[in-house]
Amino acid sequence: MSTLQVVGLTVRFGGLKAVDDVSIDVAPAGVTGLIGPNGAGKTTLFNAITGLQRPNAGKILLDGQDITALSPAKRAHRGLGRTFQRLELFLSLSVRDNLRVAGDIRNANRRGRIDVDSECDRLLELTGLSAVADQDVADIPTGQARVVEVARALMAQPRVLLLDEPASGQTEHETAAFGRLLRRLAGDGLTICLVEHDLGLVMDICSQIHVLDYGVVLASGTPEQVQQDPAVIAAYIGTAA
Ligand SMILES: Nc1ncnc2c1ncn2[C@@H]1O[C@H](COP(=O)(O)OP(=O)(O)OP(=O)(O)O)[C@@H](O)[C@H]1O
Repeated sequence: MSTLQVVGLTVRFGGLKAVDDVSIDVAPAGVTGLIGPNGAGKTTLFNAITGLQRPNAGKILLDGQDITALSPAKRAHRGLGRTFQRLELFLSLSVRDNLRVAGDIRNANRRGRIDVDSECDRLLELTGLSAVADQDVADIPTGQARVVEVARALMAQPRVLLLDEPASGQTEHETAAFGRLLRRLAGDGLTICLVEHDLGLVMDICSQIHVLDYGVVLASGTPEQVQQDPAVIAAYIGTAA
């Protein structure tokens, strides 16, 4: 069974259908890609999945249970985590303190406390951030700040993590390391849904990809399948033109 299922989801802004009858599945313990040209509806879909945007129609199932009516906080308690396209970090706090705040919030809101300090240490090590742990986020490069966002999201111990353009601002070297990190997290059982414009990264680490364009699903399949799909090729060439 898919960990996350979106069924017939529609989000309208006035006359615009930003998400138009979208149905997608996100398989457990792997990386599923969500790609498409600018304005295709990817962020709106993430917002609807996490509860920041109320859909006009359709439903969202987490482990088979309908979460469409739940608040963003309740969805988070059920294991749904996300990062944002525009970084949402505390710039004047250190990398470690950004993680610590997330751990404290998690402990305040959910049963079963975690040891915040040891979990910070574990995640800083896992994500390769130990060397910058005591620097303010404002003083580290954007590419590394993207990793801090992921580490901070992991402090809430999500089972499903939605990543919105996490590699933007990263160098090629940083993106390669980031790809390895996502593979490792998926290997450890995390379900990841990745919105990303770096198609090299997407094709490299995703087992399934859904392609959106003008709010509709153009294609779904393996990286090989979607790369050969004429509708996908046309949408991307249309974008580049
Ligand atoms: N709050 C809003 N009010 C009105 N229109 C919106 C709103 N949010 C998004 N849109 C429109 O909905 C469409 C989908 O936008 P969305 O940001 O979801 O696309 P996207 O695929 O994430 O794009 P990008 O890759 O550029 O981030 C766009 O036409 C956008 O202008």
